[in-house]
Amino acid sequence: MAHEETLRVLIAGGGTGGHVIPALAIGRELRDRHGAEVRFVGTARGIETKLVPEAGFALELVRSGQLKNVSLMTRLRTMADLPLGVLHCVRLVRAFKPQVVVGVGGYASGPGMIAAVLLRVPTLAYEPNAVPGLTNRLVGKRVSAAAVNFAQTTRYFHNAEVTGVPVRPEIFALPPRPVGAAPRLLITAGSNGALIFNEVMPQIVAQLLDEVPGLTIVHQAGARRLEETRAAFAASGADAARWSVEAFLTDMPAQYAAADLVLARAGSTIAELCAAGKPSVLVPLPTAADDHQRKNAEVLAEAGATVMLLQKDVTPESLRNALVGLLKDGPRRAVMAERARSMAKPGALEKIAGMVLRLAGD
Ligand SMILES: CC(=O)N[C@H]1[C@@H](OP(=O)(O)OP(=O)(O)OC[C@H]2O[C@@H](n3ccc(=O)[nH]c3=O)[C@H](O)[C@@H]2O)O[C@H](CO)[C@@H](O)[C@@H]1O
Repeated sequence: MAHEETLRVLIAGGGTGGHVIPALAIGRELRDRHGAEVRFVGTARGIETKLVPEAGFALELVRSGQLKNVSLMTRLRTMADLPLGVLHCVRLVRAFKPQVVVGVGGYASGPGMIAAVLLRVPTLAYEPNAVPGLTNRLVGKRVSAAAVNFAQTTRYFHNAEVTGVPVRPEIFALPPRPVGAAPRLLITAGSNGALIFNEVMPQIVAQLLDEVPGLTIVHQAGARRLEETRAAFAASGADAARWSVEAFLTDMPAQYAAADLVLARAGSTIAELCAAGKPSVLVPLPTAADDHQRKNAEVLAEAGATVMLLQKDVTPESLRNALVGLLKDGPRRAVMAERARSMAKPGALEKIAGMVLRLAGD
C-alpha cells in the first residue's frame, strides 16, 4: 500500500448480532484508530440494515440467502441468487478498490468473499464458532488469513490465528456487583430471542421469584415474540415489578454488569460472558449449523465456566433446578465467574485490526 493511500476495507456479512456486532467493532477500530474508509456489504433481511447506518458506515445490500437448515425452495433460491450476489460484489469491489475484504460470516459474507477471492483482493475470514459456517468452510483454504476464537478451528483455514472474538471493551471492565445487591437473572438469546426460553420462563417465573428472595429478571424475547412472551409473563401472576420482557437490549454492558447469572444461547455471547466474568446456564441452539453452539458451549462447560443444558433436556423442572441452584449458591457462581474470566481473550480487536493492516501492506 502506498504511504499516502487511505486504507479501504470492505466488511461483508451480517444477519444476526453475532455477525454484525463484531463486524462493527472491527470497522470502528479500523476507522477511528487507523483512519480507514470502511464500507459494509449486507442483506436487506439482516440486523445490519439498522445497526450499520447507526454506526455511521455505508452499507450496500446484496441478494443472498441461507443454504443450511432451510427448505429446498429456499436453498434453490439461494443458489439462484448466488451468481447475482457475487456479480454485485465484484462490481462493488471494483468500484471501491478495498485493499482488504473481511468476511464476518452470515448471508452476505459468501458473495463478498467469493468476489474478493476471484479478484485476488486479500481476504480475512472471521470465525467465532468452534466449527465454521458454510461460507467459511468453502472459502477457508482460499482466504489470505483467518481470525478465529478456538484453537481447534484453525485447521479449517489457511493462515489462521487465534485472536478471540472482539468484545466491547467496557465488558472487560464491568464494575463488581455491589455487596448485598438483590440477585438478578439476565436471559438473552442472541439477536432474535429463543422460543424455548420464551415458552418455559413464563411457566417458572413465579416459582423462581418465590424461591429466590429479591430476585429480579430481565428477559430478552426477540422482536417477533415480544407481545406474546410479555403476556405469558403477565398471566403467570408473578410480581410485575420484578420482571421485564424486552425485544432487544441495546445496553448489553450495563445488563451484564447488573446480572448475577445469565441464561443464554451459545453464540458469540459466550465470549462476552468470559470477558464479563459471568456465570451462566447455556442452552445451545440445536439447529445451529453442524451443532456449532453445542461445541462452543462444551469448551466452556469443560472448563467449569458454565452449566450446559441441552435443549432436549430442557423442561420447566430442569431449567428451574439449574437456575435456582446457581442463584442460591454464591460461592459456586464465584468459581464459575473466575473460570469464565480466565478464558477471556482481551485484545482480539487490536489483533484482528493488526491482521487487516498486515494484509493491506502485503
Ligand atoms: C440463530 C443463529 O444463527 N445464531 C448464530 C448467531 O448468533 P446470534 O447473533 O443470534 O447471537 P450471538 O450470541 O452470536 O451474538 C449476539 C450479539 O448480540 C448482542 N445482543 C444480544 C441480545 C440483545 O438483546 N442485545 C444485544 O446487543 C450480544 O451482546 C452479542 O454481541 O451468530 C453466532 C456467531 O456466528 C452463532 O454462533 C450463532 O449460532
